[in-house]
Amino acid sequence: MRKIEHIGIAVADLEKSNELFARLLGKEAYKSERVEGEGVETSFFLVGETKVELLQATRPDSPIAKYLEKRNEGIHHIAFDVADIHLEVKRLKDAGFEILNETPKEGADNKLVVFLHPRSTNGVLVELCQEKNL
Ligand SMILES: CC[C@@H](C(=O)O)C(=O)SCCNC(=O)CCNC(=O)[C@H](O)C(C)(C)COP(=O)(O)OP(=O)(O)OC[C@H]1O[C@@H](n2cnc3c(N)ncnc32)[C@H](O)[C@@H]1OP(=O)(O)O
Ligand SMILES: [Co+2]
Repeated sequence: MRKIEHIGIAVADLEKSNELFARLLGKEAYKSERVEGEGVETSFFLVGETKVELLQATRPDSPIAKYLEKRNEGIHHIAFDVADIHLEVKRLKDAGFEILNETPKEGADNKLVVFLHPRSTNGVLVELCQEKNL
């Protein structure tokens, strides 16, 4: 794993949170993107080499809607940048981690993504990200 690619934060109202994080970070979000497969609307802020990803649910069965119901707003996942997502999935599977989707799926911001179940990672939902056009 090469660096923390982003920190995902579950929010109830993306517009309000965009304003809050713009005030907090002293800069505007550089993009917004809807990812239908995950049932989320996102926005991204760049902080050095790392991003903050705000996530609002777009439908009731979205993982973000379920998370907000159970835990309220807050840090939802940590995402690591990887060079070869297939190799990394194999390495982590062999090491005993629970992979939620072995076939990488479409993420936001031009990424392929894989998630690890939080019960195998000390209660932290982990996302692996690989740039799509490598
Ligand atoms: C924008 C696209 C992409 C990107 O490019 O960056 C994204 O970031 S998408 C982000 C949203 N998508 C996902 O989160 C996909 C992966 N998540 C899942 O598959 C599920 O959310 C889950 C982690 C498997 C949990 O689903 P489920 O088992 O249906 O939910 P429960 O509510 O029943 O929870 C079971 C258990 O797990 C705990 N939990 C749930 N979410 C988290 C979390 N984010 N971090 C830590 N723990 C989490 C939940 O509290 C339950 O625990 P117990 O109550 O102790 O059983
Ligand atoms: Co993410």
